[in-house]
Amino acid sequence: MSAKTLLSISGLHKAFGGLIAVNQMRFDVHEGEIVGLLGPNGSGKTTVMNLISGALSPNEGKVVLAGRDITSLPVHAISHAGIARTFQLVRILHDLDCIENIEAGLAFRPGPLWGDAAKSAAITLLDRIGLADHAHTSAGDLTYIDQKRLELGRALALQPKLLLLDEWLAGLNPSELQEGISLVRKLKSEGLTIIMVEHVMDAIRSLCDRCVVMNAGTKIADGPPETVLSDPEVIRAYLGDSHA
Ligand SMILES: Nc1ncnc2c1ncn2[C@@H]1O[C@H](COP(=O)(O)OP(=O)(O)OP(=O)(O)O)[C@@H](O)[C@H]1O
Repeated sequence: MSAKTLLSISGLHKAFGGLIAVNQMRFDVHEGEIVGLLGPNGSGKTTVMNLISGALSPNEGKVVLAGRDITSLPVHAISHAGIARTFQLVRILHDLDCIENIEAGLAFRPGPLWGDAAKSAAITLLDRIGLADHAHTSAGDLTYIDQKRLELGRALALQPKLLLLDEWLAGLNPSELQEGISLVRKLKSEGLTIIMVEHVMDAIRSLCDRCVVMNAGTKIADGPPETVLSDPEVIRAYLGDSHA
């Protein structure tokens, strides 16, 4: 692959007491790629996302973004370095409207925006994520998919190089799922690099350039979705021995 490496993780190890949640994980993400991080429940995916975003520090190993070692930097420094994320449980400011939610994000990016500049950037961003008609709607009054869009907008307000989506498509009905997939595809077409933890196989197949699969903290596969999803070791990890 000729694209430049944006993120490189190597030898990443995280234990919680006696439980090894992430065991010598390593993978690269190239600029402009969507990489799916897959694996059965409890395999360590969210812990990897937390180690990349700085919510947790590894016991060993390195996280390198665009050639810079960002391992164990505090969350705000990693965010300034160019990584933003969404969470399994949507995090938005329910009592504020959509513009205010985005403005709160814009205040935390490198080169923060305030006042009229923030308002105008917020309106542009709401349009980009399909919320132009809800600028003055309270976040708490939005439908579930629109709350997800707004959380994504708050992450994009930080102008990330790398976006981490943690089950961003979970819980959507079939038509919302297609809308969500289209939005992620649009972000990729704009040049954003994305790691997505996802269980929705249609989304993985249609969006991911590559999938990294974990089982019990360890990487068991890394390759194009069609190859990885038919790998007997991956099928065994998800479904048990009888299906492999
Ligand atoms: N803060 C923590 N303290 C103790 N154990 C933890 C902590 N966070 C995660 N774990 C454990 O580490 C293992 C990996 O958890 P993790 O949430 O990373 O898995 P996951 O693949 O994201 O799972 P899911 O698909 O269910 O979200 C699990 O056994 C989990 O119980």
